[in-house]
Amino acid sequence: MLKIENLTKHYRGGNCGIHHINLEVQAGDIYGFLGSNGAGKTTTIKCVTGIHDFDHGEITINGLSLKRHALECKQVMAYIPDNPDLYENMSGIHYLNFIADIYKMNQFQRTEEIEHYANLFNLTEFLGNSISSYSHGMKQKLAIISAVMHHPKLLLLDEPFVGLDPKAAFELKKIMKSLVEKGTAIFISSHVLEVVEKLCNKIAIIQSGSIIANGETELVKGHSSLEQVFLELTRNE
Ligand SMILES: Nc1ncnc2c1ncn2[C@@H]1O[C@H](COP(=O)(O)OP(=O)(O)OP(=O)(O)O)[C@@H](O)[C@H]1O
Repeated sequence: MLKIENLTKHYRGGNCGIHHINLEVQAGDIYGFLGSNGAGKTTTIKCVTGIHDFDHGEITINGLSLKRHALECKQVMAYIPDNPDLYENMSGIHYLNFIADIYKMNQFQRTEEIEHYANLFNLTEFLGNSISSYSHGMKQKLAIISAVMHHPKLLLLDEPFVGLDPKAAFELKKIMKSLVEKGTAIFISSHVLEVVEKLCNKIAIIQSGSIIANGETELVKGHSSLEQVFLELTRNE
């Protein structure tokens, strides 16, 4: 579903964000993306969303090149950024309908999905309020609903658990498991190693812009905990 080949992006000023990244996320995968602060996780994810241009390499989504078929690629993906920058002047429900329009969801579908997820995240009574009045966690919940309600084939999540209360974090993990059962491919960056270890069937670890470990979670961590393996691999930072 997502193939990243030889992806390289330099920021202006010579800062090499990421170099020669190779990854493949298949339908049914929850693929964890780990790395210390500044390692290159957000840069990689932003290249996949099309937010960042890149210098070399190829990104293919659902068999189509992101560079040549940007619109078709964006139609099948959803992205939850590390900081939910939403349209503050809209109400929650206005925002969700706006996203539902973009993804061409019919009235029945959107009503059902919004009702379901808003109840799950205890957001129903606040949907009529302006987003500017929401807490960080409420904005994060709204961003999650907007990303999952149209059942994307590829879901990209950048640090999605930050700011979520325990129930919302639990519900998000359930949603991810349910989406992959229906064939979605999930690529998720997180610093919460205990969650990644339990949730992700595959992981990649990035250090200073390069992948240093990659594959099935069980194989990457062997008999150790993911925390031990991560600390060992990144000890010379
Ligand atoms: N807009 C930018 N301009 C210049 N350099 C940038 C920019 N964004 C990121 N970088 C640099 O690229 C490198 C990778 O940053 P990135 O944000 O991808 O890391 P990250 O792994 O997501 O980190 P964190 O865990 O702290 O979110 C860092 O050296 C960072 O300083």
